[in-house]
Amino acid sequence: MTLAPQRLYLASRSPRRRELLTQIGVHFDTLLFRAGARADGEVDETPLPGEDPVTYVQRVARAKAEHGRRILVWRKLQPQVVLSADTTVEVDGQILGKPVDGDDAARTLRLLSGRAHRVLTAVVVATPAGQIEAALSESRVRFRELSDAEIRRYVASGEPLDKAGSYGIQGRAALFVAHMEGSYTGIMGLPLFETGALLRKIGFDGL
Ligand SMILES: Cc1cn([C@H]2C[C@H](O)[C@@H](COP(=O)(O)OP(=O)(O)OP(=O)(O)O)O2)c(=O)[nH]c1=O
Repeated sequence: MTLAPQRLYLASRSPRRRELLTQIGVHFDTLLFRAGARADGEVDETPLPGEDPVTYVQRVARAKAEHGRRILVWRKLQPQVVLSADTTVEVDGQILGKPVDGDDAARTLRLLSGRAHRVLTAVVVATPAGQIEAALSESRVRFRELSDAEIRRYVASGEPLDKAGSYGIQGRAALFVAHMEGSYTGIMGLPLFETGALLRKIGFDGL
């Protein structure tokens, strides 16, 4: 008799995270948070005053996993491993999350133009027994100089709007990235190497 591979719950509404998890052959169901506010114990993604970016990204990723576990209980779903992540961009100690609108995206892109920034992604796995493990992926990305016209066109494409730092390396912003070091999948929102290591650590047998 062959046993079905173990599944997990991905606590995320990010299409990139779904794609990336599919890439490594993990079987999962998506725990869809409501768009916009995460009602019912929502995860507040506002940085705390003076919070440094590493602490921030780890706190939010963990809060998403904990929220995911609560959803399992509320919906009376079968206990399973919950996986969550959070991505943020940092420049000069400033946390750059998703833009609030097109003007905000254009401002962020002007700030990133012609220089390097950091992309941090924290991943968290939580087991039904309450074990919680976390990993951090840190990458450095350097943009070439961007012209105002280019920034305008990019913002008009709509691509920046749901992305930390107002860009997607996997999309048109590939044209901006002069250099990167770290984890390409981490920049996209789910560092696969670190995710695999976490899943092995908790004994997940669906890899
Ligand atoms: C820098 C960068 C970010 N991003 C995305 C990844 C994340 O989806 C998003 C950062 O927002 P997050 O708050 O990390 O995630 P999310 O709100 O999209 O999804 P979740 O439901 O899991 O909270 O930015 C890219 O897709 N490409 C990039 O190059």
